[in-house]
Amino acid sequence: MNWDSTPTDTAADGRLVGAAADGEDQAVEAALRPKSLAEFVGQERVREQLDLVLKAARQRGATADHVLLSGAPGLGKTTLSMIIASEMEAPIRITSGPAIQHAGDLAAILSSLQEGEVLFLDEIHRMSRPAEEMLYMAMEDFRVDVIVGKGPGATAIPLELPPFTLVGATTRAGLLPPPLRDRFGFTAHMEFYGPAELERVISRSAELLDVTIEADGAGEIAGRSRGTPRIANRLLRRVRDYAQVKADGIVTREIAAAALKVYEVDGRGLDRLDRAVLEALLKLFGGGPVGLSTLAVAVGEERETVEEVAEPFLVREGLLARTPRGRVATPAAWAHLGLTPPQGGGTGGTGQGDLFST
Ligand SMILES: Nc1ncnc2c1ncn2[C@@H]1O[C@H](COP(=O)(O)OP(=O)(O)OP(=O)(O)O)[C@@H](O)[C@H]1O
Repeated sequence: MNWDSTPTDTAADGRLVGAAADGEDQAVEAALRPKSLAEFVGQERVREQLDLVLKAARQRGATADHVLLSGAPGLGKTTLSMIIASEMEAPIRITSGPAIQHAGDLAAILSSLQEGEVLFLDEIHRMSRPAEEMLYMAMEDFRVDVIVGKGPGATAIPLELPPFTLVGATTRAGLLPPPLRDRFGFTAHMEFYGPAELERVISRSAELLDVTIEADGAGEIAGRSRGTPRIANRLLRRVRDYAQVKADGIVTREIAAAALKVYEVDGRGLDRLDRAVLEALLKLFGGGPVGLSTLAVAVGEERETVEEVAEPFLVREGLLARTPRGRVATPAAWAHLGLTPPQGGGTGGTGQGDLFST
């Protein structure tokens, strides 16, 4: 395997329930990654379709079609790209969109690929436009034009490439220009994992990490993992520490719950920041509507932090809604914090949404 850069989607935000990889994740993830499609937990449809694509290519003795994987960070895009390479018994080269700022960067990578090699391009939506255009031709015709010289004297020298499989990964498939999207033979959207699937991810990782875990213990961690294997594995490591220091090392449901209480991750996977946002919305603003700026001031955070770090999960969980008049809590938010909505439905608000809504 050949790493051109570290494949992370966004900078790690330092939260235990953040989906981007942090330093510790990167160190242990290699050991926890499933090595084959059979070992890869969940995503049944994607797995079945990919299995067909790869088997058919193998039977024809051909290089597999280009594959586009979309989905949130930590759902297994990098893992799947490595599985594609190992199922095709091909080497893999890993790079990312932000690492390819010039077409020349891409030309250098492409021209050094071996026949059949898998090129994993993480955050493909963040590649520069000239590199993207070079990629079109490389994907379709296995050829690139290398421009030599500048201005009127510049000439394009065609360079033949060996057939390769591009595996592109993106958190934002909608941001990809259609000509790029259309050049992938197979596109898979990865969904968040259900609790039973996460339980299997956790039990599997526990075995690899030599941690004794009861089924209830894995279930307790799964429910707090926000549908994301990376978070499940991270929570498992923190629970393991607690079980080792405070108990006999065995992860039971009680131990998992006690450990995650210490780390302020609640039964639904909300952390301190998520709960602070919800509490402010409910207790200070009667459930909203309230403008984002006001809400951010109330919790002592930047607007962007509330909007980009806390809100997406609260919205996904159906606890908060973004409306034209401002942020509004749902009945589920009142129930989750054990509070009673004010008479009249709980979203009457303070009227501040009108002043500050965004
Ligand atoms: N289906 C799965 N079964 C078991 N473990 C998984 C699965 N999906 C992901 N994991 C584990 O979760 C961790 C994160 O996965 P991975 O790095 O592949 O995610 P990603 O989608 O590429 O994230 P990013 O977008 O941040 O690069 C890895 O340790 C991997 O082992």
